[in-house]
Amino acid sequence: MTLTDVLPSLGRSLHTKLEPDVWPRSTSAHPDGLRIAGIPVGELAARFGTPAYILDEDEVRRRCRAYRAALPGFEIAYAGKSLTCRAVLRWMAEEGFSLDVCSGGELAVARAVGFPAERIILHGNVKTAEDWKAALGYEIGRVVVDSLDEIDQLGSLARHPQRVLVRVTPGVDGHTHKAIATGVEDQKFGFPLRDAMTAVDAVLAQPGLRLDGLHCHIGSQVSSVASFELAARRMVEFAGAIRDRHGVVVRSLDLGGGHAVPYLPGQQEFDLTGYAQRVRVAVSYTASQLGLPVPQLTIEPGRALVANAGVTLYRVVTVKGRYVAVDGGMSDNMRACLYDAKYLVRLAGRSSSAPLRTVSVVGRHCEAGDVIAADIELPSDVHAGDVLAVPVTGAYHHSLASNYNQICRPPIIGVRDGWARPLVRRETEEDLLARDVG
Ligand SMILES: Cc1ncc(COP(=O)(O)O)c(C=O)c1O
Ligand SMILES: N[C@@H](CCCC[NH3+])C(=O)O
Repeated sequence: MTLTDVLPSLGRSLHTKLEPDVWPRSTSAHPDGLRIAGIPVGELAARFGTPAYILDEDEVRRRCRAYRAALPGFEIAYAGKSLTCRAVLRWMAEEGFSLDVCSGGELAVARAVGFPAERIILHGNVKTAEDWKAALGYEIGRVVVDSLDEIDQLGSLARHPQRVLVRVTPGVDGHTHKAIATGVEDQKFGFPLRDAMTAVDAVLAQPGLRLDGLHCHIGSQVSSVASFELAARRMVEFAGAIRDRHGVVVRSLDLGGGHAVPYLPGQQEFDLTGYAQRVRVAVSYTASQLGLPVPQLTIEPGRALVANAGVTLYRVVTVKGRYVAVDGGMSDNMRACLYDAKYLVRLAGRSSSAPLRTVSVVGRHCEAGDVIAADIELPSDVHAGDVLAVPVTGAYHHSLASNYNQICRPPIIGVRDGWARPLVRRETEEDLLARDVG
């Protein structure tokens, strides 16, 4: 057998086989291309246009249920910053989750679907007058306080005793990208342990506030369970110091989110079972050493619930040398630029038996850095009009999207069981012009 006899069959087997771990479970590869939730990707692209964010509802719910099963007794608050739209918040409410919001805007969407107010937690290092108005107007359950100024502001605004958590920076390195590492000291979030008692003193001195607990979030895309464990231990020790100083028992401990997901085949899934066991043991052991009751535990995953349920579809517009240029780019995927994040790209609207070649998939924006994936392999016959798919785009893609170059942001298309429907419609030039009132 010659090499040319082997290559086509090698190519075919590669393109009808799906890379493990990164696609929604409902994705399958066929000679006529990929299907998600039973729907051919080519059909989705033709019906809804490209670029488009596809979101698999069953995959989101499956992940929610996996969290629920792995962490009985934990309160699970979905971090809305990863992806907020009415449908997703409705699913989270139906799954019995709480919700972490960090602006009046995220809260407005929660309110629009009647998300139970007592299950909402407000975050952020800056809470504006509008944010306070929205939060107090909806009577949300808890506020995570992040500065002495805002303890004063909230204390004077709250009409009923407002439950608060004090955000502590536990001095733990989550070993993640610098831009999303929030557990280390000397940064804008939270109170470092050495100052956190001042914040607790300030909260307890405000009659309008009730100290409900402590919060920490060591970073995002963190895979080290040991870092979460260390943070949990330090937080309980700090609860012990509060009891010693004030005689006040901290009832709840919110350990934040940040659980890593695989973006590329072969990357490890987060060890959720190990996390559950080690965090639970660390908290109960440290609490018993200090003679404290075990606090109610809350976690705030965002990415881990939605990232792998999302796939972005693009259409190839031109192929120039080794550059495959598509109809989207950094306006719908900021992560490649911000964190040098790596993505898998796959020919999805058909299969190909052509040999692979090394290309860079680039966007349409006026920046040389607008690269979705550099030096990856695609079939050598990829041409204008082909549909490409990029998995693991459910989190921090729609929420980070921009209108750079006055490009309209893509829709979110929900898929389930052979059905597809827009959850967020495509932005139009009329939408853009409607805001431009000059
Ligand atoms: C306070 C807080 N909670 C939860 C999250 C969610 O993080 P992730 O989406 O990585 O789980 C973030 C973002 O990093 C955050 O800042
Ligand atoms: N935008 C970041 C995560 C931000 C985490 C929010 N605190 C990412 O895509 O990785």
